[in-house]
Amino acid sequence: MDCAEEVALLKRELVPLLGSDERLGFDVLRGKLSVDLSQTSVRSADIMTAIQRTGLRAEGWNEGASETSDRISKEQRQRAIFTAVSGTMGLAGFILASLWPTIANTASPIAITCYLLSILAGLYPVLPKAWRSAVTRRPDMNLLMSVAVLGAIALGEWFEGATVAFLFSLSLLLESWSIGRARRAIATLLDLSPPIAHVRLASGDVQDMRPDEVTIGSILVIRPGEKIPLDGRVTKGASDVDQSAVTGESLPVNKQSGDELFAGTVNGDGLLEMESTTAADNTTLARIIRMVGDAHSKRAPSEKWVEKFAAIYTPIVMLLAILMFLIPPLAFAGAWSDWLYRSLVLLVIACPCALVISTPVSVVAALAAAARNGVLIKGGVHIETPARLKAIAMDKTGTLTQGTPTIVDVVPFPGHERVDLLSRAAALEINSNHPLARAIVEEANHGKIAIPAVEHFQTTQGMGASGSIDGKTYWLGSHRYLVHRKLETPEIHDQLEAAQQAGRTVVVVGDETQVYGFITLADVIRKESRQVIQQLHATGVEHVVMLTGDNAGTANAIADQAGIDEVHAELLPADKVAAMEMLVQRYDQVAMIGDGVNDAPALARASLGIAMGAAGSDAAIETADIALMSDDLSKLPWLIHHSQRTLRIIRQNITFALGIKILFVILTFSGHASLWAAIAADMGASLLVIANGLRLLRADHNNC
Ligand SMILES: Nc1ncnc2c1ncn2[C@@H]1O[C@H](COP(=O)(O)OP(=O)(O)OP(=O)(O)O)[C@@H](O)[C@H]1O
Ligand SMILES: [Zn+2]
Repeated sequence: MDCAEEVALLKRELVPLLGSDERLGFDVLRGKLSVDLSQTSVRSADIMTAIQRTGLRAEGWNEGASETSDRISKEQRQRAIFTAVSGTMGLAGFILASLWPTIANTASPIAITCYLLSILAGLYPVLPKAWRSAVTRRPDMNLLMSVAVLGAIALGEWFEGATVAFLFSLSLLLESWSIGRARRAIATLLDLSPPIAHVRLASGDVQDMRPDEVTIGSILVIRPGEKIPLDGRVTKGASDVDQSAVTGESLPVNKQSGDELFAGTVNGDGLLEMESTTAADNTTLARIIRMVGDAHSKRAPSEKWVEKFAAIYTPIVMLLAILMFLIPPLAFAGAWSDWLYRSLVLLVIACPCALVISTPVSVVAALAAAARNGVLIKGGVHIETPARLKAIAMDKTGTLTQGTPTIVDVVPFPGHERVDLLSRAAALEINSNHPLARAIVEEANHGKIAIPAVEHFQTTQGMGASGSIDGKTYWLGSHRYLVHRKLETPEIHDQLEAAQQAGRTVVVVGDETQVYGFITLADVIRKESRQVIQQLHATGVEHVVMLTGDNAGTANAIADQAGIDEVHAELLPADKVAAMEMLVQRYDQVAMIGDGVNDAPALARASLGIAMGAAGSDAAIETADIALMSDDLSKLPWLIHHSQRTLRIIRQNITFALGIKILFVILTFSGHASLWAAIAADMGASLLVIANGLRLLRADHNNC
């Protein structure tokens, strides 16, 4: 399956079977059809028979098989030979006919034989499909072209018939060639061929293996300059690793013992040893490639539009062709041959090829270029949304800020000791994975403060945590959590308020009856945040909104530094969802960007959920519509530019392809169009539109 016509053909058979085309995914570039049979009574054998009815043949998909491309190139060679024969024979016929000019239209038998051979060679791969399309009364491009050629023969226009057959064959060849080129370009963009894994055996020897033979937990040696074969963790050595293949980061990242490594990234000058943590087909890179491959089957809105349009356009133009053939001769005594010719030209114009091929090529190129840049777009559906965003909501901690808060001050209330405060806080926080927790535990460790064991540890989302030490309950959390615990006094309130106004995050610590004091922390804004928000405004995003669980004072301080338009602070996770719903109501197209860990519900509620720093986090990749693999906020304006550019190119292509058609309809009515010009224009349009779409592959960082 390598053209839009075949997609339409398959759909006609399969959609009635499945009830909806949502269950079908077409990947024209790889000749892959995926069918979702879940919760249906349809069996895969039924699908196979239905496919056979179309005249195509299906085989089970085998990921990474080279046979598909072998077969495609074999078919291409065959097609090339037939096209060449068609061309030479047509030319021979033309020369012969020119040598016997006396017999003008009814050329010599030898010339006619040449033309006939040219026509047969040109239509050879097409005729069976055309026949099937005629029998099932579902006209397609093959039938249109065959009728046009037969019509030309009937008119005695042998030369035109041969030219149409040849050009049609040539255009199919060029189309499959340029799609092949697109396929290869995208493959090289994503294919980071599996390297060799040097496995350290128990004996200490090193053995070379293919990555898919390596068991999880093996120790691998990675020499300087080599590609890392599997995901894993550094166990020995240190080195700078070029992670651009996975995260799109241009600068190498320093890796030390315990750090995460990704398959497909390239080791710098150090020798590393790592422990593998995934199987070869489940590495982050393998999943990215799989997702980009499948992403295309979730079609973009403009693709759906084009398909719908083509489904109406073709029958209408065909009807027009029939009317043009019948009405002028019958009603106005026009010459039959004249109007037959014109109606044949219309038939050629009815072919929607350039129009239908343009969008998928652009979308796939855009998805591949984004993946190469560390932006994983999980469906053609999501490629157009960034360009339409009216507002973007952002999480504060870890998105706008670096997400590694540090302790500013530890404030014990009178009658309490700093040491007690910190030891209890650290005892609780050692069980928590909140960014604040890490800082507090570190501070206790730093002061060599003993950390007692905690039982019954429990977190209260967006507020704090509690647990018991030696049978006594302790808690810590936000100002709001203190109020919730009903232990606030006016003096405490004023102190906390002052710290919050100064832009600090506060964590209050206490037990059932009293408050021990509080810890203030500060998180640093990312250095790129301010510029990114300016760029977002420049791309047309009118409102940048902060949604945070932190207090209003800190939220406003960060918002001021970053240039945020609107702040919603002290939100519980459920409040974030509600705020998101309100924003979607108000601005229609709203994205939410977060780390995907505690804001997954809000991400899911946004028009577009974007997860940041997703390379290490499976959860983030799964929940988001778009995952920024690196921790780099500046990918966000890049994404919007990329989406706008994709949309622009798709629109250019549609306008151009339609423009050519309209031009030719006008030329035909006025009697100025010829068959061969119509088909040559269609072919040229297809090629231009594909080439234009492939421009999206060259989408690097600076190319906004
Ligand atoms: N484990 C914890 N330790 C200490 N304080 C906590 C903890 N969990 C929540 N809090 C308190 O609750 C507040 C809100 O927490 P939440 O996790 O909702 O937001 P955040 O992650 O700090 O910010 P953002 O919503 O921008 O990511 C924190 O500022 C903190 O004061
Ligand atoms: Zn208060």
